[in-house]
Formats: sequence, structure tokens, C-alpha cells
Amino acid sequence: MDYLKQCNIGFIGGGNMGTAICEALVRKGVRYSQIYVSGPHEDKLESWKKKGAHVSIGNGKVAEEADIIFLAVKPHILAAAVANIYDTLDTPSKAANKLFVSILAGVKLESLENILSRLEGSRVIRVMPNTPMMVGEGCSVYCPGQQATDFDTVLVKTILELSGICQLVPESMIDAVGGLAGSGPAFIYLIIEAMSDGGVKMGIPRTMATSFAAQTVLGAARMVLETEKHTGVLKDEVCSPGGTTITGIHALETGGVRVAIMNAIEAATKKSEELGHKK
Ligand SMILES: NC(=O)C1=CN([C@@H]2O[C@H](COP(=O)(O)OP(=O)(O)OC[C@H]3O[C@@H](n4cnc5c(N)ncnc54)[C@H](O)[C@@H]3O)[C@@H](O)[C@H]2O)C=CC1
Ligand SMILES: O=C(O)[C@@H]1CCC=N1
Repeated sequence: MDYLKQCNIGFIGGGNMGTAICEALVRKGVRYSQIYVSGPHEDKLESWKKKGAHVSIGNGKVAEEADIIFLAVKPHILAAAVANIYDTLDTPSKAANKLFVSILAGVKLESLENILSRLEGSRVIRVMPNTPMMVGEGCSVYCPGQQATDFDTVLVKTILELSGICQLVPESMIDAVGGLAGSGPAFIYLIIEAMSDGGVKMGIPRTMATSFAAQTVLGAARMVLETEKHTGVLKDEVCSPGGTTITGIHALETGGVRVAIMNAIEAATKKSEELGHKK
């Protein structure tokens, strides 16, 4: 953490996920004066600027000033975004200090290393974070590239663990983690919204229904993590024989909820693999 408070941290792309990672860092004591962010649109950088980050339109400044550089653009933008920094890091001595951290869905280490090969001596780590990092409840994984040092790996794990859990996984698992945990928050928002709709249908005011739904999801998640009981056991503890819950479970099973959720994670994983095959 000491190093994190001294180094400069860059974001090539300051959108939803870049913002979530930055917020996680700032909550733990990194200063906005250490943050460098770039993007093509001045208006989208305004909120970063107001908080005290250094903003720039081209990506060269971020590459030059930051020690750790998050690649946080959409996957199809990557090559253009990196090409934009070749002129800045034009000697091995400038590139050698740089650690790139890719959060891009689908893009493999091999492609990242190819794209960054002109920046001799640079290193890369592929990670898959999720937006709840913003509120201290992230779920991230990482996989180091060939040139990454032990220090780089510990550093990236430290950053991601500032805000939730983070585990090392083989690269072959990252697309599936993206489908489960990267995309997962959106699946859960949909479920919370549907629970809220159900509550409203049965007469609960909307604000109350949404907060009850969200707290119920939070409470159930903590029960799974803190009791370490099997989810089936926890479910059974809520279902009284002939009661309300098992009646609701029957309705869910009739609607194919398990299959729908499994299909969603399979589809998201396959989409991530597909993104990795596009150049
Ligand atoms: N949003 C999420 O929940 C997660 C996203 N990711 C990955 O994070 C990456 C970014 O996703 P989001 O933040 O959601 O997208 P976003 O669209 O919110 O942010 C992307 C940012 O890149 C900027 N940008 C566009 N062209 C650029 C260029 N040439 N140079 C520099 N910046 C440029 C855009 O102005 C925008 O601010 C994606 O590759 C995605 O796969 C990974 C995990 C979760
Ligand atoms: O939807 C996407 O492609 C990104 C990757 C994981 C979450 N959001």
C-alpha cells in the first residue's frame, strides 16, 4: 500500500469500470493528484478533472506519467488506444517501467503482449473486475503475463483486494468469470428490479419495494458467505412445509429461473470468448 500512495496510476479510458477502480483506490487513500486519465471526449473527463485527476485527450500523457496503466477502453478500441502511446514511450528505458493492467473482456494475454510488444520491457497483467468495486464489494480475478514480476502481481492483487475479493486464476477461466462476476451485477439488478416490481404489484410503494429487494439480496449473499452453509440448506431453512416460500419456489421453477440464469452466464462467457477472437 505504501508504494500505491507514491506511484502514479493511469486509466486509458475513464468510463464505468475505470471510475469504479479509481473510486476504490481513492477510498483507501490514493490521492486524485496521483491519477492520470485519458479519453477522446473532454466532457466525459470533466467529472475526473473536478475531483483533481490529471486529464488528457490523447493517451500519451497517461503513458508517460503513470507507473501502472489500466487499459479500460472497449475491446475493439484497444489497438487504436495503444497506438496512440507508441510515440511517447519510444525508448526501452521509458517503456521498461510500465505495468499495463487490462480489464478488457475477452482480450487474451497473447494479444495484449503482441499489441504491447513495441513497448519493449513493458509488462501486462490481465484482470476481470466488476463494478461493485466502487462500493467496496468487488469480485475480481487476475492472470499475469509472461513478463510480469512477482512485485507486479502482488501490486495488482493488492489494488483489487482494496475493494472486495480477488483471486489468481488460469487465463482459460477468465471469460467464464467475466460471464459470472463481470456481467453478474447486471443480472442481479434485473432480479432486484423484478422483485421490486412484484412488491409493487402486491401493494408496496416503489422506493420501499426496491430497498427491501436490495437488502434481501445483500442479506442472502452474506448468509452464503458468512455461514458457509450449502445454498440448498439455506433455502430449506426458509421453506416451511406447505408454506409461502415453497409456493413461491414452485412458481420460480415453473418459470425456469435456474435455466435462465445458467443460460445467461453461458451466453456472456461465449460472447467474451468471441470478443477475444476478433482482432
Ligand atoms: N462495465 C463493467 O461492468 C465491466 C467492464 N469491463 C471492461 O472494461 C472496459 C471498459 O468498459 P466500461 O468502463 O464499461 O466502458 P465505458 O464505455 O463506460 O468506458 C470506456 C471509456 O473509454 C473511452 N475511450 C474511447 N475511445 C478511447 C481511446 N481511443 N482512448 C482512450 N479512451 C477511449 C470512452 O470515452 C469511455 O469513457 C471494457 O473493455 C469492458 O470489457 C470489465 C469488467 C466489468
Ligand atoms: O458487458 C461487457 O462486455 C463488460 C464485460 C463484463 C461486464 N461488462
